[in-house]
Amino acid sequence: MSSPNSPLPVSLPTDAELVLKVIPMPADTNGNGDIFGGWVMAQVDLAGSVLPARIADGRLATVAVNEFIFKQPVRVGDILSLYARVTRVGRTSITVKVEAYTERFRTQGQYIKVTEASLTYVAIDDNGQPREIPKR
Ligand SMILES: CC(=O)SCCNC(=O)CCNC(=O)[C@H](O)C(C)(C)COP(=O)(O)OP(=O)(O)OC[C@H]1O[C@@H](n2cnc3c(N)ncnc32)[C@H](O)[C@@H]1OP(=O)(O)O
Repeated sequence: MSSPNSPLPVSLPTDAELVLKVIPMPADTNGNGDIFGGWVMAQVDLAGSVLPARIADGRLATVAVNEFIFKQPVRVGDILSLYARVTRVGRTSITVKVEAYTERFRTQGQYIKVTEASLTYVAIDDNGQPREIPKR
């Protein structure tokens, strides 16, 4: 049920790919009873790696979280949908924008944007050193 202070539902992005859906559990909460920011960051890091893994064709490491915005809290029982879009492919690195939308437990089908982030991943070789992104 939405309250007068609830953010308005938004449309899902059409220029990004759904790369992960996940439901937080009570063990993922902080002292406020909302979902712990570190848990959200871990999901965003995983979601952000999906498209670079496809392009890099091998091991990756997260080198930078360029931006991370927590717009709204995530709650136990929400369904979190993470969308990703590649914004830059460099010589050895790939930068991705990730947006997370939640469906509240009692208002499924209505999406609220909770988080957006930009992360950079580096393709690495067996020794953990940067390697060139394969040409397509
Ligand atoms: C599996 C995981 O994700 S583990 C999560 C935690 N991540 C890690 O443990 C990774 C630890 N870091 C590392 O091992 C190293 O920093 C590496 C291998 C990722 C990169 O090695 P470096 O010697 O720093 O690489 P280098 O300086 O050559 O930069 C490599 C690329 O990263 C980019 N890069 C480096 N630092 C940054 C930064 N702060 N922000 C954005 N891009 C960056 C560079 O621009 C370059 O991209 P390009 O080749 O496309 O132009």
